[in-house]
Amino acid sequence: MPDLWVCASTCVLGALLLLVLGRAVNRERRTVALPAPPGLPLLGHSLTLRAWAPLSWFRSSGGGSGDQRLLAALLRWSEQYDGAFQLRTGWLGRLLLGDPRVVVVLSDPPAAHALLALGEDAAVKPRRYYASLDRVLHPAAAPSSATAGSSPQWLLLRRSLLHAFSISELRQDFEVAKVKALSLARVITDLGPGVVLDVDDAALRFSLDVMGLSKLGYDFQAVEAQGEVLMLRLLEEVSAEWDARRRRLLSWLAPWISDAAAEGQTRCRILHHFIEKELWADIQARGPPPADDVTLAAQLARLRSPPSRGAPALPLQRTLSELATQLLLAHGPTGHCIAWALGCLAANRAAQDRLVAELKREGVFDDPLKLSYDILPKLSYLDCVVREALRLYPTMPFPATVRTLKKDVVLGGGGGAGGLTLAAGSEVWVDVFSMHRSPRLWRDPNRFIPDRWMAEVEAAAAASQRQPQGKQQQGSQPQDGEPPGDATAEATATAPRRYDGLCTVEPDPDAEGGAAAAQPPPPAAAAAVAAAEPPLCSPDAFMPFGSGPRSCLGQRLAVAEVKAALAVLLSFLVFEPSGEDDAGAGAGGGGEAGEVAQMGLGLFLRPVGGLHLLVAPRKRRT
Ligand code: HEM
Repeated sequence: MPDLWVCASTCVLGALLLLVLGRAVNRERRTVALPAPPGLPLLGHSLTLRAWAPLSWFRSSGGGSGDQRLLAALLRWSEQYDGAFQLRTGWLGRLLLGDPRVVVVLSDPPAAHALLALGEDAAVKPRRYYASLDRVLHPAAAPSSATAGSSPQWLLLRRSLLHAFSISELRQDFEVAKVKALSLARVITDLGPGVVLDVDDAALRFSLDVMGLSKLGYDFQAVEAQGEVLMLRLLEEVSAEWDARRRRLLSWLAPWISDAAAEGQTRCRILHHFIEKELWADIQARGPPPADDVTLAAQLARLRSPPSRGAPALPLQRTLSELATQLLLAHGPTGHCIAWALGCLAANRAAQDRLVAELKREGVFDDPLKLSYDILPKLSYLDCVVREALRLYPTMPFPATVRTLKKDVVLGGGGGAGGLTLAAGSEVWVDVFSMHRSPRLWRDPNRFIPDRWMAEVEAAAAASQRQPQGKQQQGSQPQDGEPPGDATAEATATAPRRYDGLCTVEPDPDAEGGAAAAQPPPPAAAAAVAAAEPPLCSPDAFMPFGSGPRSCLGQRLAVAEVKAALAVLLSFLVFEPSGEDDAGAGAGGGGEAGEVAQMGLGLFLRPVGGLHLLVAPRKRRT
């Protein structure tokens, strides 16, 4: 009898084991359809993903050549595997680093658009990146509108904040940016003729001030400050800390045994203190905001103390987390973008001269005060320059556009005619950098050629001219006159689906949040791949601000800021390479292997050690 029991239980256990193994193999099969480059036996690609120098286990080894090698490897594999492949992490990598089993890397434009268009029921921002961002930005790791999953509270917050980006707000913000840029130009001119300047530092000061003044009503005076700016330093250190934690082996253990990690925690605490006791205290001291004030500060104050009795107030910790996140996400990528653009223009003197000629033609050079938000559509070469700089150096490539799949999905485009089948649980990266540099999608992808955008820019300008007055931008942003904090249609909680650099093109209203949003754009880029020579420009393969319902909230402000900074600075100053940051032959975006500076990959794509240019006052009268 006991033998029978042993036999029966062995059979049951065996069957269970087979079931579990079968499911695992089945799941594996479904993802194995994607090719994978060779990796290490137990670690898979875990080290590659972190651009790691393996010996520095408890410290950040990030930045510089490791990151540049990672970007180069991803680009090489993207080309080899036609824009869709998988990286495996190995069980040791999963155990020590908490990596998911499979990471899928997409740079195929239709598949990437389709992924980012998926709703939260199918694809979410992975908590392992975003919770760690919350942790460095808030003591209780409270989520913000950028890091939380979609929920009624998220929707309320996002809708409310969108009012801060309406057209009339952007017009005012542009004026703030112009005045700050004039101030920056004066500060640089006062340094004397022919100085070597870290334009990355200067641009970060500018973008922090613009964000502070325009959206929070707080002047950090970073542009005018002689020495170090506390807030700027804290934000930099905190994003470095986030990056270090991402790379640290056994990161949960590190704070107890590593000085660097303990230091990082202290820096985070100083930032939390500053946000609560200085910034939020200042906003509160202003009292209830006037009805026509829809800045981020005013909207947060309203959400915190809603006027209608019974409406739930935004918890203090979410308010503080929101403030810190908005500051970080707004100033970092925008500042670095201005720096990369100046680097490209310095290395391409003909492009710089042509931009100055355009500013002269439109009267901006002689009278920079003439520069306004409404004159931007006439500055088409400026638009081309900004797009081209964002193409070569998309300042938020990882992990901004990463999603974890909640269910199996089929994405059109990638993986051949049948589309790409991806299994639930996969982490999917949209590799914007490889997409922007793919020789299959762009002719001369590593060269700075603003003119490649001219046809697209002119078509966008013509489309905006055709719009009846007052109808521009409907569907994506709240219109002027809408009451602050009002519950607008759900569709307004989504940002524009695709980049519209002139800030004046109306997105297709049907595409916003509706069924059409789930469709990938016309596969123009895919068709071009089939052609013998890649096109000079592939607009569908351009997504510096992401795509879909979680695309960048501040993209129009960012573009407006970059344009204001470039137009004003170039009216007063000449930029030339200093030779200090050359990262390869032909540096300056002009040569095949050339970059204007070494790229570092943390939260943002930044020039490692800054971007040093030779700056001289421009001759303004002949
Ligand atoms: C050149 C400058 C900028 C670049 C390249 C950039 C890029 C991005 C990218 C790639 C994303 C992720 C999109 C996705 O997940 O699909 C993002 C999200 C976001 N950005 Fe930006 N950004 C810039 C400037 C700004 C500015 C100025 C602000 C605010 C004032 C801002 C606020 C946000 C927010 C709140 C999100 C989260 C959106 C969400 O998850 O719903 N960004 N940005």
